[in-house]
Amino acid sequence: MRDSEAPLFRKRPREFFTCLSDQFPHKVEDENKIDAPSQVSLTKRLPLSEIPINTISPFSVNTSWSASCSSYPGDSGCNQPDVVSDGSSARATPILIENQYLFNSHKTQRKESKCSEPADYFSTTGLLDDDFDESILEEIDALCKQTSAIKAVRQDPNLSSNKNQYNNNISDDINTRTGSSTANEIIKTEGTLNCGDDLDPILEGKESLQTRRTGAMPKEYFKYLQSLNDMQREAACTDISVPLVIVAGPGSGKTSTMVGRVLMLLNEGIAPSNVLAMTFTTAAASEMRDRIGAVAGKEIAKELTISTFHSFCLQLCRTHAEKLGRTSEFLIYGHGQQRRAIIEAVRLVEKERSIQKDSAFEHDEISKCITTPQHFKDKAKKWQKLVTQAKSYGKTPTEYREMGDEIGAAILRNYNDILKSCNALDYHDLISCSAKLLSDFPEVFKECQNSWKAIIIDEFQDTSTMQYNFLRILASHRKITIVGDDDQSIFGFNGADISGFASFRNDFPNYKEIRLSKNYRSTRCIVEAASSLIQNNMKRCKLKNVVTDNSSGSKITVKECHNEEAQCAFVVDKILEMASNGSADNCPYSNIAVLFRRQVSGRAFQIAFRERKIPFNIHGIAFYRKKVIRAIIAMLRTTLPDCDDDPYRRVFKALLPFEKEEKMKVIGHIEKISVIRKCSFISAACDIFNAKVSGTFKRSQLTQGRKVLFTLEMISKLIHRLEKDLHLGW
Ligand SMILES: Nc1ncnc2c1ncn2[C@@H]1O[C@H](COP(=O)(O)OP(=O)(O)OP(=O)(O)O)[C@@H](O)[C@H]1O
Repeated sequence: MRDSEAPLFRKRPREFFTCLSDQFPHKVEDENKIDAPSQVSLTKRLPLSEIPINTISPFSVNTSWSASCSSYPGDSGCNQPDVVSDGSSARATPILIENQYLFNSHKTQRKESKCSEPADYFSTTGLLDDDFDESILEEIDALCKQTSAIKAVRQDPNLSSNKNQYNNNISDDINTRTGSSTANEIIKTEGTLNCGDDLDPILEGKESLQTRRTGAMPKEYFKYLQSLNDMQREAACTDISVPLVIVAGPGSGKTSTMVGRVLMLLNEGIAPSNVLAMTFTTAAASEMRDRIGAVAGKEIAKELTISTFHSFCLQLCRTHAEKLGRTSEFLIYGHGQQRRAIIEAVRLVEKERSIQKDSAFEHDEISKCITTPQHFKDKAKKWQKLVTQAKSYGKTPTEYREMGDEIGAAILRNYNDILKSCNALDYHDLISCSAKLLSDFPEVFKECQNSWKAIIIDEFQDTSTMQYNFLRILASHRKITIVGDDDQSIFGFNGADISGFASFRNDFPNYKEIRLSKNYRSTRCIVEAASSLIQNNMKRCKLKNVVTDNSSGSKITVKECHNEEAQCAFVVDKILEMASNGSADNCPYSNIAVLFRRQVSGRAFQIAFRERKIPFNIHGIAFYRKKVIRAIIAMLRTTLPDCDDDPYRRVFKALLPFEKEEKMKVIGHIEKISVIRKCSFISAACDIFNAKVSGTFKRSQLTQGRKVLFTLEMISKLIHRLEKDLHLGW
């Protein structure tokens, strides 16, 4: 993959709103026709971090803004700061309140070329850098020599007792060590004797396997592996050629084990740029990189590819976009754009059906309906689920037709065609198209096999069927480690399928399974309560007991409250009691976390904390869901190159000072004009409010519409000025 010259664009050409293309061109192209990419760039491939996501803003004066500004959160799924400090916080170590898992599996990460720490993003070195330092080649040579030595040792007939090491796939805590744990035993038994510089080179004249395998191991790696418990170490040290399943209970040192596994892989001679680790969140990716960096050094950690599924697949799709009938600058459709594409798909199906009807009366009735946007919106709601499900399971229109669902098949086909004609993919497409690239294009498959010599998958329980299909092909060399826990599956709503474990066991029959069941994180009370609760889940893959050596800790209190206010008051009182100087707990605010299920509850806590002067941070994405924040973000998004209709629509919705009904009427009219004129939302708005289109707007509506346009223009100019200043170094 490193050698391929697939083009990636950093920026699209500057355009003005008058030449913006249609959001949904009405001409739907032939399903089977693969479009030739509109342009082929000879520019050097750029890291994912520098690749823009969507289309140009009419107000955008300078397209380089997106590459130089900080990423912003929002519908396009950009990086979000983990913690948002509340302005009222008086202390530096506030309480955290959280209602969301920090994840970004559905959102493509926008990464900054200048502002981010390298650890923040998908290291694309392995994929993209064509030239590298000669010294790395020397390092690789050294590592290769080491690997050959290891191989020679493995072929040593004296070690034949280890031959049947993988016959018994599952080893649990009381299992005897298999041959693969040789390194494990060495590390465990030799203690501080054999590590790096301290290694005795003579060892009574016997150059044992142990010495040869660990002799070259850097001291830090050795120390790290020693710090793991037996099962963790066994997992880390299992031979790379064995597909490995690590079933890791909560707080059982899963991340620590994965870090150990990567260190062992590096020690076995696999170059960091050939290691691929997939995590579910960018936070998890950066934690893993940091932890590896702390032992192996930041430079090595930077070279590893640690990425979310979507980031990785986005990169693969962009690199080979032309094979998918897209250009490398294809758009990624988020929820809103997906919904609008479905509405359009429904409209097209209805149109086709209405043409087929011959009754004049019926035709009139249908025509009337067809002209009502609300009609399609309502209809589209029904079909949205079908499309999302079809996409998450990788189902095709043909499959729906075969199941007898003609309309579903037609809508799905139209939806796919619309995305294709708009040069777009949705988030599910990123995965399915990546799988297609691997299965249909042998050269891509080969590139990937050469690039990713060892694959580690975190949170495997949350992989969807599509993701698993992709992995299965990607890991055809069988050098794969999956880590997960079916008890912790939380992405069922998004197609996560815990049967992936069963599929893995089936598809990789010589797998080895190791269970990590010792919890280091929680008190015994919590571990036991959680275990007894989860035992009620009849769908668990295999029963397992989580144990801990930790102390019992305080008992869990279950408090039933009549309503949310009472609940909030109870929690606030409890926090004040725990944090007070005289209390037995004397617990600092920063050690207290409040988890809540619904955003509204979060709001109640925020108000109560402010009133009672309890410092707090909001952890999670709820902050970015606030209307006002979304409006501000939308405004900023309009200044980005290639901004699509969504942010403009949101800005009008936020800024027009009318009642909801009037506001929707104005926005609806702009949308209608944009459809009729086949132009973007903002072009239509400009035409309407600059009185180029005669319409039914009242004077006040025209005035307010103009004000919104003026605001957008001001923001665009401000950003442009700021950017210019930055370029000039002021
Ligand atoms: N062998 C060990 N000995 C002592 N402490 C350990 C060991 N392994 C892990 N820990 C500690 O347990 C805690 C949890 O470890 P880690 O973050 O690796 O677990 P995890 O399984 O990834 O957690 P989770 O998935 O629940 O977030 C950490 O504080 C870590 O230092």
